[in-house]
Amino acid sequence: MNGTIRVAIAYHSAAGHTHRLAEHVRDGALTVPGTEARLVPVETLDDGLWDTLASADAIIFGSPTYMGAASATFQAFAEASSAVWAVRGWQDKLAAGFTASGGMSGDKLNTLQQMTILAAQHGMNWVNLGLGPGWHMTYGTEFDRNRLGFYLGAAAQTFNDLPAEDMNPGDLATGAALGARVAEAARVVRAGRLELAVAG
Ligand SMILES: Cc1cc2nc3c(=O)[nH]c(=O)nc-3n(C[C@H](O)[C@H](O)[C@H](O)COP(=O)(O)O)c2cc1C
Repeated sequence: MNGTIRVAIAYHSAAGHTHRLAEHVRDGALTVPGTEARLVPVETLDDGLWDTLASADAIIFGSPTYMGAASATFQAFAEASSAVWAVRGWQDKLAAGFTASGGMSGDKLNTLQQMTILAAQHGMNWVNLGLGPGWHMTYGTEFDRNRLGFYLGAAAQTFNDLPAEDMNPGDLATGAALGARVAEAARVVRAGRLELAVAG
């Protein structure tokens, strides 16, 4: 492997559900050899956060869905990233996204779409979930990966009266699949760039 692949998971979570999903996204990324994956909570926008994201090959965005959109805390991070946008700091990095909310839909798609647009404004390359839909046949179950049938990113449904420990295992496995897919894509991009550099 030609150096460590760095995956940063930039996320907000208030009550812990999105945090637990983020942990599974990280653990999925770590299954890919040569990968370093770090959780980067976006509540505190300090130099350490921006430095970690600057050195990442891939940034995976995560937020709960609040009122049909990314949380205000995540959005504050997105707006603050305009300073990076101004210098094209995340140009050509990989990006992906995940969200959690109480409803099966809960308008989570809008949150993922917000994240794709954020990535596009930065000139990043979006990595989708890459899983077919789960729980869409009579023999499917509510514990299938991608049981909610999303394609843009990973989505989890969280009962508002249950703690993060009781999250659906299929949703957590979906997050892990996203992390692994992004790390693998970052590995391929790194190898391709090195190959092209050698080829001249
Ligand atoms: C202010 C607020 C707005 C919410 N809006 C939605 C929503 O639009 N759709 C939905 O399905 N759930 C909604 N919920 C439920 C949260 O998305 C859900 O509890 C989620 O798991 C919280 O994530 P967290 O534990 O990482 O903070 C909302 C919760 C709050 C507190």
